Amino acid sequence: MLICDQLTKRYGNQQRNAVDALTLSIEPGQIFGFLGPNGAGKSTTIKMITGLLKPDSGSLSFMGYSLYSDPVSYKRLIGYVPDEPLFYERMSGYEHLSFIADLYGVGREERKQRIEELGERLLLKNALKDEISSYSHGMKQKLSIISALLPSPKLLILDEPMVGLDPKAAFILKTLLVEYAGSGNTVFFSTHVLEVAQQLCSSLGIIKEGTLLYNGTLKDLQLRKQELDATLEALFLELTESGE
Ligand SMILES: Nc1ncnc2c1ncn2[C@@H]1O[C@H](COP(=O)(O)OP(=O)(O)OP(=O)(O)O)[C@@H](O)[C@H]1O
Repeated sequence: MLICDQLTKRYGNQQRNAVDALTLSIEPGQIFGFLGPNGAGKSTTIKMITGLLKPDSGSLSFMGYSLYSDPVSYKRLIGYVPDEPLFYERMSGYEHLSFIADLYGVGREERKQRIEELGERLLLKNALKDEISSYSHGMKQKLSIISALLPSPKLLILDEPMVGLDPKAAFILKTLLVEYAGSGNTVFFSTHVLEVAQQLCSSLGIIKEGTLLYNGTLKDLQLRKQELDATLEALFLELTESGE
């Protein structure tokens, strides 16, 4: 289980906390959708969960490993697709993936098999021999997704993963995420595409101005608002505009 306890972060030049006492727990097998308006604190939260940004206070653990007392064991279990992936552009896609496999200690045979399987699945296999500098935005996004999945992480975190993907690739990614969670792993992703969140997520977190406004299922949100047929889009707008 992923446990975020009272996570708080304020950037030096800001008047308020970017993330304020955020507490969440996410069970294995869940697809958790993290939603919120621009500037709500989604990327800041994700960067804290991945260990890229240190919270001012609060704690984080995954499968019993604390990010602070056992960071390597914690990070080994996590795959991350950032909102803006960065690569050594002069490497080929295959060289980049081998580099990631080395970092995570994925053996020769397993990496070959995983790279082939994921490359084929995300329709990038033929381009893996090419330099990353020749890739389109969508191809880089696919490479970032393959990199995150390559070590078979128990927790997959994706920041706006649909951006830049064509409809077919977006469909493939959605199918992959459902399969991945179906095998007992945890998926945590942020998105502004509420139809995708409604379709995929077994639980939701809605954040505004650093504060978690809602955490639970769509069904419970519909019940709470007494609007059983309401779309996630309608409920999201109601919740984030009224702020209750
Ligand atoms: N490096 C930074 N320095 C200063 N302030 C920052 C920095 N990064 C984010 N912020 C501020 O923190 C708050 C939360 O930003 P964050 O990027 O986490 O939001 P977000 O929900 O991911 O937004 P979006 O949907 O627009 O990507 C905003 O007020 C933003 O201005």
